[in-house]
Amino acid sequence: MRPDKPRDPVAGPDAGPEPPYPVRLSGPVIKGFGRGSKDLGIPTANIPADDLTENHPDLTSGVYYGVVALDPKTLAHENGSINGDEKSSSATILPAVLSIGYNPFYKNTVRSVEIHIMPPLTQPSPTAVAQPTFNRLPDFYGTQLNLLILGYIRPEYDYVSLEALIEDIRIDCEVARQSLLRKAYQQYIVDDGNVSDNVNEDRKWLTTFDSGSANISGI
Ligand SMILES: Cc1cc2nc3c(=O)[nH]c(=O)nc-3n(C[C@H](O)[C@H](O)[C@H](O)COP(=O)(O)O)c2cc1C
Ligand SMILES: Nc1ncnc2c1ncn2[C@@H]1O[C@H](COP(=O)(O)OP(=O)(O)O)[C@@H](O)[C@H]1O
Ligand SMILES: [Mg+2]
Repeated sequence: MRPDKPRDPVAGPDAGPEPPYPVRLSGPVIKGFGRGSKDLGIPTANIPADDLTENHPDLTSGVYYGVVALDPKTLAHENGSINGDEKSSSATILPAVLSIGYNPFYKNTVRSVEIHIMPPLTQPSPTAVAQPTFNRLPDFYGTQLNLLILGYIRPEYDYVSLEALIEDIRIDCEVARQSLLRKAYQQYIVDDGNVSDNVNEDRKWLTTFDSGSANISGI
């Protein structure tokens, strides 16, 4: 059960991700149990756990923050707005908060990787208030998703109620946002012209999809 104590406003070192982060995960967006939107009002894009199992077997279950990009080639035409300009073929890097594990509140028997994509950091946060609204985009099932995990927030817990789970995820969104707003993390989203080779490589990886070339556009 969740410990009854206040949450830290940020997670991870201010100087930037420390090993094993950044962790790269990819996969097509698949169907989950259909609870994210329906029960919680918080959509999560689920990707298969295979990449995690094969390439990062030691990554513990829990809640993490990071950045994502969606393949513009496989986004349905009407969903072009996710990547900004409808006609654009470039992928936008967006902030994200995610859960890896068995969702103890629901007692799942299979491990899931679920990503909630947040609005650009330049927009006001819809979860900074007691009555939050969570970011909702047009559905993008089947789209290839690249995820760069930049830090760990907390373990997964069971909760006394659905409301308590939703409130903790609301706080996760705020912790992720505040963590990503730090200079060393923001450069994964926006190229300020001063990024290191490593960050540049990660940004390139994020926005490159199978046959495509790197197309980076900031937010
Ligand atoms: C940031 C974040 C934190 C979460 N933390 C927990 C948690 O501590 N315990 C839990 O049981 N589920 C947690 N979840 C998972 C939700 O229960 C999950 O999103 C929901 O069951 C939807 O699943 P679905 O995609 O299969 O529909 C979290 C989800 C997110 C996005
Ligand atoms: N902000 C968002 N973050 C993640 N997925 C979103 C978002 N907005 C809309 N979606 C869509 O909603 C779907 C997830 O909804 P959810 O209720 O969790 O269903 P499922 O159980 O199938 O994962 C995603 O696969 C995606 O197509
Ligand atoms: Mg989901």
